[in-house]
Amino acid sequence: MSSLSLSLRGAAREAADHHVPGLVDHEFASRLAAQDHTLWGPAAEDEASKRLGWVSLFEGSRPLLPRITALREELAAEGVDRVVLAGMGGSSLAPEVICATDGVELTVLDSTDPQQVSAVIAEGLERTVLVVSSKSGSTVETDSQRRIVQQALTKAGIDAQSRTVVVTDPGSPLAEQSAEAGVRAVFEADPSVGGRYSALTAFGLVPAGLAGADVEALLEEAEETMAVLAEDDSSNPGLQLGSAIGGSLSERPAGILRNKLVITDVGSPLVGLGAWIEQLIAESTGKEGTGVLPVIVADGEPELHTDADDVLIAEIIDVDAEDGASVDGDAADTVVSPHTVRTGGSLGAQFMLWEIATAVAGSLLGINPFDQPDVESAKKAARGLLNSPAPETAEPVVDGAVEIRVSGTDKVTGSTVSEVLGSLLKQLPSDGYLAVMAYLDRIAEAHLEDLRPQLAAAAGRPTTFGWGPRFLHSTGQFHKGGPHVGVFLQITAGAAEDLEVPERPFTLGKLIAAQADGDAQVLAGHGMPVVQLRLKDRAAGLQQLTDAVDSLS
Ligand SMILES: O=P(O)(O)OC[C@H]1O[C@](O)(CO)[C@@H](O)[C@@H]1O
Repeated sequence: MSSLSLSLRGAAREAADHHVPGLVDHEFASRLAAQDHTLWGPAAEDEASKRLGWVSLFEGSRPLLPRITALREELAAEGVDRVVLAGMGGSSLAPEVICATDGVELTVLDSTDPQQVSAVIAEGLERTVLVVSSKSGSTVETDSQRRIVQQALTKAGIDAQSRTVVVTDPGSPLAEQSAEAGVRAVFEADPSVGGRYSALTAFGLVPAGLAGADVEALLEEAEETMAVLAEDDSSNPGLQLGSAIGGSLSERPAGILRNKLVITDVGSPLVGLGAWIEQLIAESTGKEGTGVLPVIVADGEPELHTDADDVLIAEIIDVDAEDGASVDGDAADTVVSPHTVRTGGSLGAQFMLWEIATAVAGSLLGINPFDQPDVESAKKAARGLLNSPAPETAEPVVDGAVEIRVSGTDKVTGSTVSEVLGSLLKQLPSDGYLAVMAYLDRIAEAHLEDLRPQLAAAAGRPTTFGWGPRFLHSTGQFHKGGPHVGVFLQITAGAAEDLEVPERPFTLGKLIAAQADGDAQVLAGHGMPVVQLRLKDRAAGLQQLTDAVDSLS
């Protein structure tokens, strides 16, 4: 069977010991496997009754495999072997991890940054197939990406529809539009599975399979693991992990809210799994003023050395490199934090483990883990700003190539980037976090992520880094729906060349600016401090930001 290891220590072990017996008595695992939609209370019943297909989708997903293989071979015979995936959040994170782990090329277009999108259409169109993935079929980023790539294909003299493959729910606007346009193939997804639980449905399997990943093996690993996760037994790793994550937040004698889950996957062969877990946990739990904030860090960074009361560490390990790691063991002493969960195993096993654990955590937190009510508020604000751009209310502070705007507080002051950053960090509550949100090019400007550990060290608090608008479909839910203890740093920029979105009344540059401003508006409306650094010149502005962060230490 596929390997799966889990070990817990400190508060994680305590929480599991406290909660697992009750979950076993309650037959939580077998009821979840039987798709019992009453497990999260009456308020969640309606949504849960439509969203539990992921616990047993293996039979439903297998028939997709020959179709995917046949299409891949057909495309390869035409010289088409580059897969560009347009899709946000649950519609792109899983295939990204699957392909990165398998070492196959997949170009994920989950951005509205004109510079990043331009780079994707600047080359390789003759060998490109576009996969458009959207469950709702109405996500503005995905629709804009589709229009732009299709137009680029057409301009290159290629029949765009014959190079478009669609994954969507039956009856969605995208399904209708695709049928009319006559795209190469439409894969109807299983509507009983929500976006972030859809790794092993058409959303994960079609793009990854077309790119050449071994998706059959994933289904096998997941099915074998699910047999273990369905057992009403105290050693069930899904119950244990879910209790460790959600259990430290519920009433316990210690009374400590451990609501930051610091994830480190350095050394794990499951490349990028942290980003997939981040969306699953943040969007599923961050609501009604509660939830768990995932914080992805690299090995050896500040948060790993914390003894802060509100932090739990999750280590994703390489089981083959570990001796003696086992389900229900105690984590060995190589970890730096006293409160740790450590897990490893095949990717299919990890997908199932974290999905089950999230469902368990949701139940312990008393929330509905299948909706994302606060994502809509930022979408609505962005739509409003696109339709009628708001006049700037106050003149920004200008420091060199950077315009500085502050909202949500009158306590953040300063006339330089460095002063304003220092002042922002002073607003951090003792249980707070800093969220860095860069609406930039996550490929060409990836080095910006290096500022995260420096900012975390200066803040002395957990610090997340998200690329906009990608994070809006992940930690964005927690920022607004979870406890309002965040302080926010937005980094935005114009692009040297903007991109028209065909047949839409906005450019990509206007869209990404509206997304950043809309999110800032909602966060500030919740009374949380937001600093926006608008880079008038990308290179000069980024250098200035780097210098300002250096000056904080
Ligand atoms: O697949 P869709 O409907 O385009 O949605 C993409 C993402 O947007 C959200 O619906 C909201 O952020 C996510 O849950 C989802 O994964």
